[in-house]
Amino acid sequence: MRIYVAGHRGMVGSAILRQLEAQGLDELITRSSAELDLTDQSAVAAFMQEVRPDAVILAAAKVGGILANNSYPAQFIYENLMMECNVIHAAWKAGVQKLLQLGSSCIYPKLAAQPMAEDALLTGQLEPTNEPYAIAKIAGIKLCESYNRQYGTDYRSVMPTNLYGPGDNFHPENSHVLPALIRRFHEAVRDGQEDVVIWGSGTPRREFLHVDDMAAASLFVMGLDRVKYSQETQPMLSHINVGTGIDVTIRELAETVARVTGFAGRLSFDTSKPDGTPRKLLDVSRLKRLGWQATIPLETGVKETYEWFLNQAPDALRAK
Ligand SMILES: NC(=O)C1=CN([C@@H]2O[C@H](COP(=O)(O)OP(=O)(O)OC[C@H]3O[C@@H](n4cnc5c(N)ncnc54)[C@H](OP(=O)(O)O)[C@@H]3O)[C@@H](O)[C@H]2O)C=CC1
Ligand SMILES: C[C@H]1O[C@H](OP(=O)(O)OP(=O)(O)OC[C@H]2O[C@@H](n3cnc4c(=O)[nH]c(N)nc43)[C@H](O)[C@@H]2O)[C@@H](O)[C@@H](O)C1=O
Repeated sequence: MRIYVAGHRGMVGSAILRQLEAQGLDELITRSSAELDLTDQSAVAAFMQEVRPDAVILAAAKVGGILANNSYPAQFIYENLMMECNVIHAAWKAGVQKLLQLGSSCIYPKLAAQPMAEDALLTGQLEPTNEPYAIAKIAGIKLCESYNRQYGTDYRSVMPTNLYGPGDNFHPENSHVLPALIRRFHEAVRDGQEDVVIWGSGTPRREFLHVDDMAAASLFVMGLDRVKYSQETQPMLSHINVGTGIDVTIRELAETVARVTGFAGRLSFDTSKPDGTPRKLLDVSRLKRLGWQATIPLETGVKETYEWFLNQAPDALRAK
């Protein structure tokens, strides 16, 4: 099968590429954003007509943590909407039958009952700090559902919880919490600092899934051939949560990262920074019933990611 992996240089895209390459069953097609800007409708249309892949995995997006989302709302909604519309429409025009796109757990209401099941979608107000991004991700789900209903395609959406692992974004301001803390604690140990500042109150709870588990779940959902799309299965397969089903407080996460990096100083909490959603634990029972569950425990994953950071991350990343 000829599979186009959009976003193959990203944390998730590169993990999916690694697993597909290890299987050795498919011809893999990739383009960097410099080679193909997915917000450019005509460029995407021309590419898809020329390449005509058998399947598409859309792991490209404008991605960032709570501060990035809160600082660049126009880019988060525009770029993600454009990438989804361009790739999904051009895939359909080129006769692509199978597509998988990645949404996010932030699509669910800020105060949804926990754990959040797939049918909690559109039942309440979204978290303001990432509402533009969430709206774009909800639009992605509805795009796939609508093309399936009108054109008979088999376009699926997976909703990842917070992800981490090799290839993550460790930017001090724009990254997600786990890579941000790995870098900050690493630098504190390197520079002999006594204190590390954690954003917010430390009380929000988050669920963290290793990117290799996410890649495996993505290929599992993509390969669910035995569950064909139909009016009956559509609601079940509209979007599927992917997570561990276990969450921790941000304070507990910081204590884990301190242990892994060897930091023995003090944690302080900067409550001028936003907490965001108080909790967003996913109900992962639907995917479990379909036959998949996560395998990498958090502390093991954090240790492995820190090793990657120490050995693989570009030197500039570890520069002062
Ligand atoms: N990280 C997380 O915690 C979570 C991520 N997700 C979702 O998972 C998916 C992957 O996220 P993640 O791997 O973390 O993201 P990354 O930021 O690591 O990778 C995103 C990729 O998208 C590509 N991209 C961005 N803009 C464009 C563009 N205009 N044209 C072409 N390519 C573009 C980039 O390509 P290039 O490198 O070539 O510039 C980049 O490699 C996204 O859909 C994200 O919303 C969902 C929940 C949590
Ligand atoms: C995946 C998910 O990711 C985002 O939502 P988020 O989970 O709120 O994002 P986050 O990982 O940035 O923060 C989680 C919690 O952690 C606290 N926190 C402490 N210290 C740091 C810190 O140093 N950096 C960051 N980023 N957060 C910190 C922070 O205050 C918050 O309480 C959106 O992209 C959303 O759209 C989405 O999809």
